[in-house]
Amino acid sequence: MTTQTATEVPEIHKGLAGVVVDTTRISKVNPETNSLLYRGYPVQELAAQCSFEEVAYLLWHGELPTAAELAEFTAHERAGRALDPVVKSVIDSLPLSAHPMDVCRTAASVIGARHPQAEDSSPEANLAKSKDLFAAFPAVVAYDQRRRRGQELVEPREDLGYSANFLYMTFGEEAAPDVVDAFNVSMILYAEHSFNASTFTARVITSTLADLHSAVTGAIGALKGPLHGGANEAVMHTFEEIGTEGPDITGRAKTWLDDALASKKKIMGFGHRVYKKGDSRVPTMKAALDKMIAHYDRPDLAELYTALESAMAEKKNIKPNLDYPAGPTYHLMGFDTPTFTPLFVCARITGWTAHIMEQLEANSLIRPLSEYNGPEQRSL
Ligand SMILES: CC(=O)SCCNC(=O)CCNC(=O)[C@H](O)C(C)(C)COP(=O)(O)OP(=O)(O)OC[C@H]1O[C@@H](n2cnc3c(N)ncnc32)[C@H](O)[C@@H]1OP(=O)(O)O
Ligand SMILES: O=C([O-])CC(=O)C(=O)O
Repeated sequence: MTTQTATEVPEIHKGLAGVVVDTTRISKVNPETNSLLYRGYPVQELAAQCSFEEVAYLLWHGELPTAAELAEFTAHERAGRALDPVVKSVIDSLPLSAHPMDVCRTAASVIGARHPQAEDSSPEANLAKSKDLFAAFPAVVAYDQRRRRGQELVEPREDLGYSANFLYMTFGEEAAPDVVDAFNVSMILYAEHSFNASTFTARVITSTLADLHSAVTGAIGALKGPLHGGANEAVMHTFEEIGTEGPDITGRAKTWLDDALASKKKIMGFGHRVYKKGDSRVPTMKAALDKMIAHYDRPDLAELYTALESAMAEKKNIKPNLDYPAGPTYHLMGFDTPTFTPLFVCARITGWTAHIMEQLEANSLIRPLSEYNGPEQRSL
């Protein structure tokens, strides 16, 4: 250990950029090869071949489930889907002006306080809490969108898989199979991404030995911001500002971008702290978006997507991140724009809780140092 003299200023790692703070076995983000592995499996392969339920199981257990394990897990998930009446009444008490992410944050906290093992942080209790949250959260998000539209709660259907049931509870009718597939792909791609800001938040909270729901509640707060999960919602606002009606979508996208860059705005859905040559998940999500564009016959949206992406490449050489194709995909499916980040919550509950359990396996309080640069000691 080196000792620091009074005049030496330590190297500051603003935003912890480039700092490796711990190890993880859950996922590997490799910007060099532009790849993402969940427990060793390429995310593209998981998205093509697995259900979100299987991927959730993989993230928690480290291995994909056998048929019997999957049957047991999905039976548990299907049995835990109904909205707890107490959670429903808390949601109903919140104003419609509250952002849906505030509703998620509140719901996670209430669900935690009501969990029968609330104060038990054993590995078994935390796994049970993770699976319960995974099962319960779609009803929170689906019901919140419905109540904003003046619609009644739709009870879950036990004969449908996670994604099909999520869409059913939101829209009150069964979604077409290709819409269910695209939604499933989005959940898998959003599930996990190493030490991103919300996961790190969950690990910081866990490191104090606070309970799992406290960590998830904090993570939801971190995800809300537009520099992180809130960007999928912000992308849609950009699309709405540019608009897809009328001629010369490409020209309007360029003009919009020039104005936004001239006023030093960050363009939502572009750039990434780790990937500098493009986000490994974008091609898979873009393929899902293309299927939705074909399904809903919206070539205008495809034109706008490409126009802004090309203009951004030309002006800044910055590539889209996952939020860029995910936003318009959710829009086409019929979700209201403020519901997009709550969908990310439902997916990321898996990654957050896997990290919470990993943190506890070899815990050390997370408490970095700061370099004081305020006034020198003085007297009153
Ligand atoms: C699922 C996710 O959470 S993915 C991230 C979602 N967030 C967004 O889409 C928000 C928009 N993007 C951004 O704000 C940033 O790219 C971040 C926050 C994601 C990453 O930021 P950082 O790693 O800190 O990138 P950094 O700030 O070093 O960027 C380097 C340069 O590119 C510019 N830049 C990066 N992203 C953008 C952007 N989206 N729009 C405009 N300029 C950008 C920066 O202004 C900076 O320029 P400068 O060197 O002239 O100052
Ligand atoms: O890794 C990050 O910083 C943000 C991100 O893409 C994610 O959380 O999915």
